Amino acid sequence: MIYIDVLVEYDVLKLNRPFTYACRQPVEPGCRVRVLFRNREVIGYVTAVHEQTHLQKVSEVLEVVDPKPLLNEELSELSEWMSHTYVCPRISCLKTMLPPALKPEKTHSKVIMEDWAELGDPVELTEKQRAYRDAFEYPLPAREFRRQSAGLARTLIKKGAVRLFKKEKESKPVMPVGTDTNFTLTEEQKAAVQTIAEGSDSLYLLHGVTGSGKTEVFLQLAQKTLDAGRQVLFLVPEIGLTPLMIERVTARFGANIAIYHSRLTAQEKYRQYRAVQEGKTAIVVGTRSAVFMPFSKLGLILMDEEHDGSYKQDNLPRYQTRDIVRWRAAYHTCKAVFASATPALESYSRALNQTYHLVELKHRIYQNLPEIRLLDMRREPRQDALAKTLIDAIRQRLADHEQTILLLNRRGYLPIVRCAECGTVLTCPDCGIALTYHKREDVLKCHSCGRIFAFDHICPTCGSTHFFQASLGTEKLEEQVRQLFPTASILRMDADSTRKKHAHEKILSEFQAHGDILLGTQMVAKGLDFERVTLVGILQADASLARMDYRSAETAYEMLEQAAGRSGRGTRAGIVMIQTFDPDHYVMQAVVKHDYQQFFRKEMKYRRLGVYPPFVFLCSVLFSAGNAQKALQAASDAKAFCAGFDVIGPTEISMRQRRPRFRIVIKSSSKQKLVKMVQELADRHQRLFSTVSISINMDPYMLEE
Ligand SMILES: Nc1ncnc2c1ncn2[C@@H]1O[C@H](COP(=O)(O)OP(=O)(O)OP(=O)(O)O)[C@@H](O)[C@H]1O
Ligand SMILES: [Zn+2]
Repeated sequence: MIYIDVLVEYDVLKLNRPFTYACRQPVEPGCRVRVLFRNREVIGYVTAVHEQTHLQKVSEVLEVVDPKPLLNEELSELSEWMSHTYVCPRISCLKTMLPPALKPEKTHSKVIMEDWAELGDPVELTEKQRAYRDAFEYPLPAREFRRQSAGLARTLIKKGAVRLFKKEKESKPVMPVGTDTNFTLTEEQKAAVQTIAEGSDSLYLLHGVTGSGKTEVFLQLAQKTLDAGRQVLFLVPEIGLTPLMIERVTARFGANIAIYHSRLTAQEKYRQYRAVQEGKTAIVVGTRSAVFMPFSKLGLILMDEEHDGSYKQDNLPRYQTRDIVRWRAAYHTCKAVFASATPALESYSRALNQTYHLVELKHRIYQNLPEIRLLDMRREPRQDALAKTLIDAIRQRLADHEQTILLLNRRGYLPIVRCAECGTVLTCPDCGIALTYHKREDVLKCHSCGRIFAFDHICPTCGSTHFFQASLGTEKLEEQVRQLFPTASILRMDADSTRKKHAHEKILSEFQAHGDILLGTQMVAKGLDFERVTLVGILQADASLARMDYRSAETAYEMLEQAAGRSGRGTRAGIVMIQTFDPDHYVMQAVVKHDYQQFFRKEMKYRRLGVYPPFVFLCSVLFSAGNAQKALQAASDAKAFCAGFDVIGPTEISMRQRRPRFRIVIKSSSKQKLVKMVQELADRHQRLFSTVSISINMDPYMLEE
């Protein structure tokens, strides 16, 4: 009998305390076991094995799930580091790191197995049987072996001439393959490749304006790494960018790459994971979670659009992919390249203080950066949501067979449903925030919790049937644009139109083939590279500035500059029109000149004044309970406990599932001190306020509202 320490997930708060179980079978740390915990069957993760225990009563493991440890030493260490740095349970890190079929949880999806047939013993057979046996090449899926004659197949198996065995079902995601482009690198690109490939530094920030050919720099660096016999990890932001990037990478390196993103099925993810583990793939293209792939000879990490918000996971463990990249690059002593036209302020500061080696691409490949026109909506004549100037420009594009992209960063039809008689705004009873009307489905949706409500078009307060029609989402914009340009081919891309599996690819390839206008949320601002797009129109450009968050100006600048970057990427010059009510705002003024540095300097002044990152580190801590008083008390206690730290709040924010929430934000110029403080805080909270839930967000991307 051996004794094992097992981590189980049962309460986010009880950080990392393993429980002891007895086990009759040999088992190694890193394997999953099925155990009874408080009378419930759960899947746990073995952290240590002992010969003895001083405990009186230990229960026995029900089943050892894995014959071999799931994670290698590196990833196991990484999970400990994450648990420490993000102040979260190690089991939540393990769950995030592993593909669904290997997650240590009760409801994990199972690896799908299938029957295969192989040659068995030389036994006596009739001529017919022999002929059937010899008609195949073994091994093969049993399904195919049986196809011709189920009867003969059965007999052969029964006689032992052919044997069945179980094999993991293959499941390969569809890989879009593009055509390869073999460019001669521009001088700038050449210099960038050389600096990075030959430099002695390990971390690089590639700051290249939109359309400067960063992808080609990536591909050349990847090639050098593959030639040296090492593996490449190529990270891209969530979903929107993946198909295009995968096309370019497969075009260059063939199908021998693994892809990994949230839209794969569990079995596909599992097979891709295994392929990397078994050393069968040298290059992985994937979104955030691909950063945990089990590489053994990692030689290069490329992180495209490093500023993107999707690199921060917003549920447990709330990690920032950039941190994991740095950790793994150090572990493998390999290089990492963070790339963007609009680097995160944190990253650009790191480049200025030489933590990252700054490499710049200042010119576009073909044209200059597009001209930007600010349309002052206080004066511009308009028709519906569009300025006349923009409408004329679209009309011109239609005549010239050029394409237009329109960005409006709100989905749905009416983002706010307000009664025209009494002013009531329809809100989500669980979250307290405004509901969005979706016309096609004729329902109200909460964009925070996802709940859907039937809508009878009657105000619940006064019974009126009149609602203000002034607010605007992409669904309504599409309707207006169709009315304005009835013969144009119009496509919409937002979270609603891309829910189905290959919807993204479909919309983008239709736009490529015959589209005139592509409209959508920030999805259309990212990574798209269509050479016939010569006009980008941005509606409600000020909306994101209105948010009361320390990062709103940064995200607004990013979105505008990235969206602008879609125009004029080919040989035809492009133009960008931004509809704004605040053309003098420093974000608008920097965007007009495509001047990242100007924006950076201005914004850093505000950050310094307000004491915000990158000058300090933040940790946001939320307290929620059925009763507001209790949550507030826990939050106030936490604030008092953080003596010596600058703490903002408690601030009441929107509810979740009808539970009031209070937020405090702790600041410190030392990450180490901050982590230690938050760990102590979490311990104390657990002892004193066990009925109040706590949620810790280290380095929040945006402050929860
Ligand atoms: N050396 C080159 N010669 C000719 N064309 C090139 C060269 N390098 C890249 N291109 C083309 O230029 C276009 C822009 O390149 P790419 O998409 O890599 O830009 P990017 O820097 O990633 O831009 P963004 O940040 O906007 O995504 C692409 O269509 C690419 O095929
Ligand atoms: Zn809600």
